Amino acid sequence: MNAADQPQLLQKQRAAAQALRWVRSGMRIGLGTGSTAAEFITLLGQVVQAGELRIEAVATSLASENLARQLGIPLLQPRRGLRLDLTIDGADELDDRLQLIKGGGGALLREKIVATASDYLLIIADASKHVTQLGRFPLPLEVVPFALPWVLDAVANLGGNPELRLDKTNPTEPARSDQGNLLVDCHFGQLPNPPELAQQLQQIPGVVEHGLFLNLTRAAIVVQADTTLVLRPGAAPASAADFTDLP
Ligand SMILES: O=C[C@H](O)[C@H](O)[C@H](O)COP(=O)(O)O
Repeated sequence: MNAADQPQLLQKQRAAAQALRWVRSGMRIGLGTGSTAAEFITLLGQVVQAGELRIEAVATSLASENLARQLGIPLLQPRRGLRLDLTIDGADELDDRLQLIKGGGGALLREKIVATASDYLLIIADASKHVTQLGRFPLPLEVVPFALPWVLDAVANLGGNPELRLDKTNPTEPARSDQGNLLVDCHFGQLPNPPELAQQLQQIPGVVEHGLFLNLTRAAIVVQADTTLVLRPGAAPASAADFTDLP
């Protein structure tokens, strides 16, 4: 890790530690994906192993599932009637209204499924993720392979400058989601109207899911250099120190 990444890693760890304070025994927990969520899963695994918390969890990716399994976190599979009490996940960007861009790690579909099956979505993030307006981070789409050329045309018509994501370890091949689908990163620039864009993207056949998470997040923990803030839609930012339970 390069030295410049270290404060960011510490912020992720602080956000994860704060989120863990709000987990109670008996909860069913959704486990997010990505480096921030991995910090949370690691801490959760430690307290589960120590017998301090008794929880069950659903993972939003094979990577998070593997990590949770290694740490001895009891895992559930989706089933009829199953609701989760709390999902804790990272984000690529969040604004003050808790609109999110997610999917930088390719897990947007399962993340949205699990968030929707949860009573409470809590986002944990370092300061770099908090923006005034979404759009600096390219918006990911999960796309059925057969539909790719036409999805690229449709996104280009919307002004999204689409780019097929390539596999990090083998860049001659496209990246694949856990479902075997393709990932397309869309460069729209600033997004003044995320709900309208979400609607337009949903209408493109072959787009399985887009990375805009709107009206799903109940709270976010955003860690800055010396303060940990809790953001909630329609409420003033508050210090995390003011809360002993889910806000
Ligand atoms: O697909 C990945 C997820 O949406 C992640 O939660 C998101 O990319 C943030 O990841 P990280 O915590 O590594 O920045």
